[in-house]
Amino acid sequence: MNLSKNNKKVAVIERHEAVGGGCVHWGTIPSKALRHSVSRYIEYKTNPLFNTGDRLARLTFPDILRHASSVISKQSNLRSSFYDRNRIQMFQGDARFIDKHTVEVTRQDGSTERLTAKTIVIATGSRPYRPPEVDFTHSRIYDSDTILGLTHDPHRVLIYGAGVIGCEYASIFKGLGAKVDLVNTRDRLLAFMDTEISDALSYHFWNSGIVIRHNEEFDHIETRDDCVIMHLKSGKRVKADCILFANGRTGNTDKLNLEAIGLKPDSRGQLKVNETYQTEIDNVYAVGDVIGYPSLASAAFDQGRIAADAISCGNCDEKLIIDIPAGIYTIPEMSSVGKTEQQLTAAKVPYEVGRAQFKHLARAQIAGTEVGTLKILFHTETKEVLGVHCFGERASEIVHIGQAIMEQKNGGNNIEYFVNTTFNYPTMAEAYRVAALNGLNRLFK
Ligand SMILES: Cc1cc2nc3c(=O)[nH]c(=O)nc-3n(C[C@H](O)[C@H](O)[C@H](O)COP(=O)(O)OP(=O)(O)OC[C@H]3O[C@@H](n4cnc5c(N)ncnc54)[C@H](O)[C@@H]3O)c2cc1C
Ligand SMILES: NC(=O)c1ccc[n+]([C@@H]2O[C@H](COP(=O)([O-])OP(=O)(O)OC[C@H]3O[C@@H](n4cnc5c(N)ncnc54)[C@H](O)[C@@H]3O)[C@@H](O)[C@H]2O)c1
Repeated sequence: MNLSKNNKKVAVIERHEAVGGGCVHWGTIPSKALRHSVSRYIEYKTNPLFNTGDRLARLTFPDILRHASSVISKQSNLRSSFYDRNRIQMFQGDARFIDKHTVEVTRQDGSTERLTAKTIVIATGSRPYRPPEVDFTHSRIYDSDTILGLTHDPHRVLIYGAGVIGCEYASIFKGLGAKVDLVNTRDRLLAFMDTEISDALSYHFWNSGIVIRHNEEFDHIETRDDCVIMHLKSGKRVKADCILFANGRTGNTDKLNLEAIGLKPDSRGQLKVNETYQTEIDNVYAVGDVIGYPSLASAAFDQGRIAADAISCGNCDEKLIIDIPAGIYTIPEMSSVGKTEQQLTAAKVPYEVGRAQFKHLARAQIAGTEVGTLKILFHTETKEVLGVHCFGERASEIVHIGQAIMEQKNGGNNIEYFVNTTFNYPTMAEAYRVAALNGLNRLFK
């Protein structure tokens, strides 16, 4: 879109008929739509206003998938209409390089067409990593793409991999009432988050009955007619109706014939780029999941825009922000931006903590979203906000208020802003005033 707005002639090649990529069809959008339905279902079941003691209709995974499908098609159609309006030509088929200016598109019927361009951007995304020894054609074994084709209502789900995808799906299945085993290959959940926040998630998972097994690795899988059993290297066996593998992703570079242009991806199929997303080949750029970290739709939008500026103008002053926020749509939700307490402690930065508990906020009491906390980390001398960490409903929205202040230059980033301003009342945003006062009160006079 940015290239087209800069008067460049643009063609997009997409393997699938509908545009939107993994983000719209198999990743961000479906998982968030599923999560939204489940959290409303939980609210409905627990709110005494609706739960009158009568038996409530049970919601199943196929039920909530139907709602997600309608959001997926709305998103995809919207994107198609943007392309049409901006005269961006779509070519449906599989793309592969012939040389550094030529790409061959193979259509579904096997026919081919060659397109040439001055500049080519690789935005082929990623796919779930599939351990080679696991049979993903088995009807009880899924990854995060194929789980969207689940037609039955499993009672017991085993999730292998407790990264972001594993934790989000653990919340979804638990919310629907399934028994969930979450097998983690690492020693704690989401170690990149502030420890207090990831501990809060562990506690809530434990409290809701999710069984987390840390430091485990699978040895092999045994399939039976009525179940599937994962044998772990520790000797444990875990039985389930189905297994969801969520242990990382691989960049979609293997089908691009990159040898033809002399580009070599790393062992995870990812490409190396510079600050403007140019690869080692000067007219070939790469953005999104195919370049690895942070592997987020949020960052991919900006990377695409920055690359397009660099292509149009020959350079680009705009850079991707360093503090990319994390929004993790577990139940409860979590979000953070900036440094964690662990990072500040390791770097010996003098900081203080300001906290607000959601249970003390009028808005949270009204909405029945009392589980949660907002934590602001700030420099004890300059009062600069260094990190914002939030746990609880709407955390991924709330964190952006703190982010806006953190981004201010020339002394504008100061925790006192939250004390010196007036917040709408009652709001969740008010948590910033409560947390700021709490933190400032801890400073020695
Ligand atoms: C379950 C899940 C939940 C997620 N949740 C979030 C979230 O909440 N927030 C967030 O920010 N991110 C989230 N992500 C990550 C996000 O979806 C990705 O970062 C984002 O989709 C990356 O965009 P992309 O354009 O690089 O790739 P994609 O969205 O994967 O798009 C790549 C496109 O390229 C096409 N393609 C590939 N190879 C070829 C070829 N050879 N020829 C033609 N076409 C080709 C594919 O068909 C696809 O349409 C989630 C991911 C998953 C899997
Ligand atoms: N709310 C969100 O922002 C959100 C939600 C879901 C997914 N995502 C994105 O999707 C990505 C994937 O999430 P995930 O939970 O599957 O994985 P993850 O990146 O958390 O990794 C899970 C485990 O798999 C391993 N692994 C990763 N890639 C591998 C590979 N190619 N080969 C072998 N092992 C590998 C990792 O080392 C880790 O132990 C995340 O990086 C995240 O950016 C974001």
